Amino acid sequence: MNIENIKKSLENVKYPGFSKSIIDFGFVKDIKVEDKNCTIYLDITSTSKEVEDELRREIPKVLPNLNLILFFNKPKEEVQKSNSVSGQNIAPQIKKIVMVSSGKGGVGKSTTTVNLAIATAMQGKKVGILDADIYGPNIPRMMGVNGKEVEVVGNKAKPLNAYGVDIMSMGVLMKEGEAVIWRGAMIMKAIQQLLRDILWEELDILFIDMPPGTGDAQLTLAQSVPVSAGINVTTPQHVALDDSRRSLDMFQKLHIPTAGIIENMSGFICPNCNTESDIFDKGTCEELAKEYKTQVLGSLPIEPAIRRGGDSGKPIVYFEPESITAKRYMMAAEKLIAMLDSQESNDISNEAIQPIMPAGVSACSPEGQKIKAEHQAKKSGGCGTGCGCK
Ligand SMILES: Nc1ncnc2c1ncn2[C@@H]1O[C@H](COP(=O)(O)OP(=O)(O)OP(=O)(O)O)[C@@H](O)[C@H]1O
Repeated sequence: MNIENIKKSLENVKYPGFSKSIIDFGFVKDIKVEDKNCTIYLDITSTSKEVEDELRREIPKVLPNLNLILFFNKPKEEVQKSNSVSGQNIAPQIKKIVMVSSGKGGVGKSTTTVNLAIATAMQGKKVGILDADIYGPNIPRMMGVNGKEVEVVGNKAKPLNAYGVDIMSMGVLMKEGEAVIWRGAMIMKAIQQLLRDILWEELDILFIDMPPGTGDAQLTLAQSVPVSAGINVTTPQHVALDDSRRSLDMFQKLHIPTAGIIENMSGFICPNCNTESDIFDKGTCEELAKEYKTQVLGSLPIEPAIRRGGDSGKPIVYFEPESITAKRYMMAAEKLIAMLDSQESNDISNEAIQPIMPAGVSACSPEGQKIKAEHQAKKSGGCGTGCGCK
């Protein structure tokens, strides 16, 4: 069969979902024939696997007597992004923002943030922690910087630093024990100030320790900061997993790529014999991870040394690096770094997912929606007035 005959046969293959053929669309870029061997190069416009699969089924039907090799050139699949829209870049020096979240309080979210951030810094990354848990900002205590004076340069504050990690928290800026009863918009404003008015250096990763839950404040906050990855912290009991689902659903709704789940308090390591016993049904997070097409970043046992490390400001990952627990945090950090690095090859930088909302404006509010629409119009070359010129 010569190339012309092959092309004629391919005219009978419709591009999936259309009435025109792959030849009419100009998707067949090259054909090479040698005896019964034929290689066809196709450039298609869809990233969908189903489209490629259907063409792989249909093309051999019209060329039954040839040994076919099909090469598909497809556009890169679009990677999920936080639904913050590109625009005003309030913290361009921060490459990746990682949100640490939990469905409910007390599951070890702050403990995880601290140890994971230090583990990431120990693997050579420039790391910061922003303590956005306005209701219980305990990162300063856990990092051993409680009560330390913040240095102010001009009208901006310098982050504190401990164990190779930059730290800023409402806990540092508020008086100790000051109760905060804030609503979403105020939290959002505070977060934006903590990003804008703090002299963050160039960071590879900024971990944000979120308030627990998925209430209004949580959603507003999640929509207002650019997020490259979300980590869900949970304990393995089924009751806790129900809350966890809400948190993972929130990531999905907001198009935050889920880096994985940390199963905290998953078993008990006996300080005397070093054996691990199951208390809260450890391992249930694997099922949850499968359900949400993500991974378990690590399973951390209940260990007195973890709590002591938190209370004394001497995190276990730094002070007992040879312990089983420290090694699990290091492994979790490795998995997170690998996930973030894989995004790099897809060109998803913080710059591409910066928020555009001015402080105090919710991305979901009518005003927020208007700002988003204008911004998108400007990006695509329109005048931004909504007149429909683009
Ligand atoms: N794996 C663990 N083993 C032992 N104690 C732990 C472990 N994880 C956390 N803790 C302890 O449990 C308590 C609650 O942890 P943490 O403050 O990290 O939880 P949280 O989810 O951030 O809570 P909040 O909702 O108040 O912000 C702390 O005293 C901490 O030291």
